[in-house]
Amino acid sequence: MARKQQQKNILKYEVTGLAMLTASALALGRLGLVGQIFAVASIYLAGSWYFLIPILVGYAALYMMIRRTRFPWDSRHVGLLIILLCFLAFMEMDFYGKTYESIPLYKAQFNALSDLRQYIFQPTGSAPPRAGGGFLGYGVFAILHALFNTPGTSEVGPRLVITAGCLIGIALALQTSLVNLVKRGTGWTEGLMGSLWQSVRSHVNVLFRSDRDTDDQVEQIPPGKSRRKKPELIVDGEVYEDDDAVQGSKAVRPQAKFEAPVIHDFTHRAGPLREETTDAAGTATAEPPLEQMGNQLVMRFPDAPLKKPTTPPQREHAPEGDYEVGTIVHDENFRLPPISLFTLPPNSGKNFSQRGAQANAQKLESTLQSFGVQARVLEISRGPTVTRYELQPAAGVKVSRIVGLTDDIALALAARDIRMEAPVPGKSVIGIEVPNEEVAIVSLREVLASPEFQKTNAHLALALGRDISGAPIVGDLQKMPHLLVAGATGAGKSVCINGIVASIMMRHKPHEVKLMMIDPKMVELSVYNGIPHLLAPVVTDSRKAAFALKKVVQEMENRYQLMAERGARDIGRYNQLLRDEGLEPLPFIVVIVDELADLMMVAPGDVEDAICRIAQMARAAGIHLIVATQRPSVDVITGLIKANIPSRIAFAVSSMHDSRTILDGPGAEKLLGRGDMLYMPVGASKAVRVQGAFVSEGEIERLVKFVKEQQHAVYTVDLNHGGEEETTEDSAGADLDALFADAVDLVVDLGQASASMLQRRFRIGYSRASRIVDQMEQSGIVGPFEGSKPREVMISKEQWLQAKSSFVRTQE
Ligand SMILES: Nc1ncnc2c1ncn2[C@@H]1O[C@H](COP(=O)(O)OP(=O)(O)OP(=O)(O)O)[C@@H](O)[C@H]1O
Repeated sequence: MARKQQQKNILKYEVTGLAMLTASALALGRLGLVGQIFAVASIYLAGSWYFLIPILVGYAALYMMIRRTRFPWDSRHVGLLIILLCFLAFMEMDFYGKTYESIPLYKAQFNALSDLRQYIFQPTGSAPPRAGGGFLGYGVFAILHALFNTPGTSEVGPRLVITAGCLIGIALALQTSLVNLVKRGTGWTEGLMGSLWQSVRSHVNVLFRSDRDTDDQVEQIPPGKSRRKKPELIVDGEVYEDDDAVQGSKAVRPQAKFEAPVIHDFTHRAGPLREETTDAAGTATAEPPLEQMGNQLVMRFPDAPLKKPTTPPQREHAPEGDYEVGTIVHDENFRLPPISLFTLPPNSGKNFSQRGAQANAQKLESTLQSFGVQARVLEISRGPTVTRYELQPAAGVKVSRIVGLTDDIALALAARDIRMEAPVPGKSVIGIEVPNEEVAIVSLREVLASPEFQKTNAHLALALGRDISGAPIVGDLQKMPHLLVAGATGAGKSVCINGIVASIMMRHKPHEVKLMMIDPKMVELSVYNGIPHLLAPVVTDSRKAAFALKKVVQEMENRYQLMAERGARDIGRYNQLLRDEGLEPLPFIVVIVDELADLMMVAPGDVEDAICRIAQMARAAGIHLIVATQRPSVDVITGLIKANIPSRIAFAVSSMHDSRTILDGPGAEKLLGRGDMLYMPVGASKAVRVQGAFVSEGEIERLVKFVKEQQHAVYTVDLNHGGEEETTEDSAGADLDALFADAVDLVVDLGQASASMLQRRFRIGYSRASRIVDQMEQSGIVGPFEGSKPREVMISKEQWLQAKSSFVRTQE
């Protein structure tokens, strides 16, 4: 049916077209009576320019026959019509000024056209009479004359309007900007003629393009542009014609078919964040003093007043060694730090040459071509550190051939080190990452301020940096649930860890997230000593570190027991139950180890054991591990540790072997250092290249000062006695809890012990209750942790009554 209809249409257009063509020919040749009638009609319509009418009718007829469609009144054709009308009006005005003096206009026009008709049909040999623009020209002119003329001004008003109309007609017909038209040529004439020629060509193109093309496609080809375009720069959807793009690539043997790739620039995405800042001098080094920082972007509870410390003062920067142990303080008025503590983003990354990128793309294609590999660069993405050229191999080209040419490509581009990603996840292209001449700093502040971080649902959101497209990368430690950070010295690990800690401190009050920091290098994490988030002072003694990890394991086991008692499967559910009962929920615990290698040297077995136990079980208990090392060798990152820490961040390393140890694949040896990283969260099939967020020591110090001024650290994990040797078992005499004796009375009566039971009975916090249970275990009163079962009571009531006095005396 449809086919039949189509046939009918084709026939209709051809018959109509042929009829119109014949009429045009008859009119032009003034052949016979019919031809003469058409010619006379044309004369009355267009005056001296009567021949234009059959020409235009002929054009329309050809259009219909060839395109097999109705003649469309699109903007180009409307433009042509406007030009025709303006032209005829102008001719009419010219004629009118000289000929019609006192007789009515239409009569003069009629007489003139009659003269013309006579001359054409019976040529007398004299010069043709002037007949103006016919009734079309006369109609337009009469309207303009009535509307825009002031007597005695020689039709200045109508002339102005006709000129404007002509320009509009030209712009529409050529589908181009008049300003560009003038700019493109060296002068008006050249520009105009060039465009006219292109326009004619494109009209011819439109007429004779393949029949299979639809009418819509015809509309999409702008006149003035041939199908093979000259290179354009397309930056995130905006098209710039760039003549220099061609010049810039002159050094390269031009390829016959170079088509300009689309360029994406990360600053387009990062731009608004940078502009939001007003301080032009806001560089990583010039940090504004705290008081001067206006424009605060407080993340939560913005109006809460800043309170003086409420908890008993502790030794600030408490060094390792003895310290008092308390319970977790919940300070309702604690205010989260404002983002203005962080330095404004530096104005880097502006120095990008799109021409250079274009030229590189062309070099890439021609280099591959010289090795007999056909491939095209489709897109270019400029990231903060590297620019990725997305290469599409021609059919039949093996990916391995291109990967094998890595060094040759690096040589051709004079690049330090290039990394290939074959394929780019989610695309059928090979990514070739070439270092930028200038590395743009991604500031922690811009990532913290990004909607991705501010609006994330992640429980423990980490601001990590920006990827190649400029998108902020925000991780969720709860999902990770543990993170391994590795890279050679100076590659950016410490900056990354500082960013992670800062991310946590920006979103969580001290009673919500607790930190345990282990820093045997004694340099990086000491700055955090004294912050209220800490469970214990930063551990710098390697021997104590294993003990600290054991304490975390103990805590984890306690939590499992607590959860089991209430039938909760994880900390989320358990905390909900606690909240329902009006009790304080358990905080998340994040354990940060900065330099695993140092710990593994001292007590490899214990440390590996503890890390693996935490890694395997701690997720449900709300305990997360972040382990960093600069020695990614198999004796440090053992198979067991690796298997249990699924999320990884790799900074630059010196060998592919190291890269494999961290990421199970190559790539990190190609990184450039200074925060350039490969981020592989759990479940990701491939690592993402990210420029890590930069945070300076000064910023961290301001953050630490801000939280310390509000609340002092109250350490809840006792590392005072342990580490050097194994835990001293006779610590019963140490500072037993004031409730110790009462608690033992209770557990002996009940025949079983658990922290949650003590918590409920004595209405004390969880950590105090579990500390009492620990003390009972150390005193031999209760048995060890047994998973979900309550602990067994090891002594009888009589034994306890006998011993009780000595415990109470010790206490006094
Ligand atoms: N994200 C980043 N952006 C810009 N520069 C960075 C970034 N991270 C690190 N750097 C630069 O690299 C230097 C070294 O970084 P960092 O101290 O974090 O290295 P590291 O891997 O911790 O080294 P080490 O193992 O010796 O402690 C920094 O002083 C800084 O100048």
